[in-house]
Amino acid sequence: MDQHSPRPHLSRRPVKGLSGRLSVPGDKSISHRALMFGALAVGQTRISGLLEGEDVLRTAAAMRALGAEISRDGADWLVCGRGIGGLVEPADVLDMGNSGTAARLLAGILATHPFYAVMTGDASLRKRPMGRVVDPLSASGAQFFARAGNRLPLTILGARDPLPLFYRLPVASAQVKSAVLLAGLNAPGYTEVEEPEPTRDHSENMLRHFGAEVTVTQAGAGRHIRLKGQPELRAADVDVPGDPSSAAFPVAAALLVPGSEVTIANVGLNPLRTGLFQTLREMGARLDVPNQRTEGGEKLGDMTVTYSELRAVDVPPERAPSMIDEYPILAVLCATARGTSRLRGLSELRVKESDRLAATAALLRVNGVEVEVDGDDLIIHGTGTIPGGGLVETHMDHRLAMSALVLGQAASEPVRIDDASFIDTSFPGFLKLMRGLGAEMAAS
Ligand SMILES: O=C(O)C1=C[C@@H](OP(=O)(O)O)[C@@H](O)[C@H](O)C1
Ligand SMILES: C=C(OP(=O)(O)O)C(=O)O
Repeated sequence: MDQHSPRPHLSRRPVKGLSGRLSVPGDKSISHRALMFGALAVGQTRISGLLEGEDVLRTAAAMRALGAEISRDGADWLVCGRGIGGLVEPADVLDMGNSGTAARLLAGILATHPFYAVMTGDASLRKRPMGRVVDPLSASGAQFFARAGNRLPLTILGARDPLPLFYRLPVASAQVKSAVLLAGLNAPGYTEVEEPEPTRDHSENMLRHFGAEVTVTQAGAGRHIRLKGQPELRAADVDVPGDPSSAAFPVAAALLVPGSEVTIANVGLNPLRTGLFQTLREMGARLDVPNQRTEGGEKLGDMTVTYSELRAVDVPPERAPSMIDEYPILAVLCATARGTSRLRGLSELRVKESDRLAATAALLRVNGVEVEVDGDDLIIHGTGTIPGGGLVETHMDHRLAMSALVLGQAASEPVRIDDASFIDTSFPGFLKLMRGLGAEMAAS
C-alpha cells in the first residue's frame, strides 16, 4: 500500500434526505480474531460475513504464511487450523499493511511459537508504538528486535519454553489484552490480564466459543481475565455481525441530512462497542433497535436512524474504550449541533493510523468549524452551520476520510479529501453504499 495511488474525492450536500435499508461489512475486530483462532484450532472453521477489507486480508495472508489453509467458499471463508503450537516459520516478511490490530495480535501468537518471524507494515503502521505489546510479551521468553521507539519492522524470536503471563494493562487497549491472551494460549498454566477499564471482549468471547477456559471477574472499575493455557481449541463456526464502527458513518449521515431515514441490518451491539450510540442518544438522536438478539455470544440488531436536531454533549473519559474509533465521526456530528461539546480523555487517539486528535481538529478547522485541543480533550464549538469548502488531509487514515465525506453532506460548500483509498482497509464499498442512500460523494 506504500505505492498506492491517492484517490481525491469530494462530498456535497444532497438535495433530499438519505433513505434505504442496508448492511455494513462484517466487524473488523471479530474478523481478525476469527481467522487467527481458526488457524490455532484443530479442524475446519467456517466464517460467514467476514470483513473483506484490506486489514483483514492481511491477517488472512499472514495466517496462511504460518501454515493455516484459508480459502473462500462462496460468500464464506474456510480456515483449516494447525492446532495451538502447530504454526510453522514463515518464509518471508509478514506485511500487516495499515492494521494495528493485525500486527499486535499476531505479535502475541508469534511470541510463543519457537521460530523466527519479521513483521512490517505501511508508512502509517511503521510509526505506531509496538512497545505496548513487546514489553508484556517479552516476559514469555520471546525476544524482540525493533527499530528505535519499538516501531516496525519487528523481528520476533518466539519462546521455546514459553512462560505464562501476568499483566496489568497501563492503558485500556483490547489489542494489548488480546496479544497477551494469544501468547498465553501456548504457555502452560494460567495467563492473567487486568484492565483498568473494560475494553472490547471479542477475544474472550471467541476463546470460549472455541472451547478455551476463560474467566472474567470485576476488578475495581476494570476486569481481571484468566485463561487456562494450552487448551485444545476446537474449530467453531463464526457468523460475523455488521461492524458498529462502520455503521457509525451512515448513521451519522442520516442524522445530519434533513428528511433522512435509514435502516442498517445486523449491526453488532456488543455493549463494549456501543459508546457512540449511547452518546448520540444523549445528543437527542432518534435511534431505534426494536429486535435485538444474541448470536455466537455477540449481541446484534437492526437499527433505524431518523434525522434529528442534535444538541452539544460532554463525553466522559471512561467512555472512550467503548467508542475509541468513533471520535472523528462524533466530532463531525458535534460540529453540526448547536453549542459547545467536550470529548474528554482522548490520548489514545494520538497513536492510531494518524494522530487522530490533531487530524480531527484540522479536518473541522479547514471547513470553518471552531475547535480546540485542550490537553487530551477535544472541544467543538457548534453553530448549527458548516461552511465547508476545505481540503482535508487524511494521513492514510480511513476513519478521517469517511468522517470528512460525511461532513460534506451537511456543509454549505463541498468538502474535498486528498485520498479515499484507505477507506478499503475497513469499509470496502463505502462510497457505493453511501451513494445508494442518496449521498453526494464523487471522485474529484
Ligand atoms: O482489539 C481490536 O480489535 C481493536 C482495538 C482498538 O485499539 P486499541 O486496543 O489500541 O484501543 C481499536 O482502536 C481497533 O480499531 C480495534
Ligand atoms: C484504530 C483502528 O484500527 P487498527 O488499530 O487495527 O489499525 C481503526 O480501525 O480505527
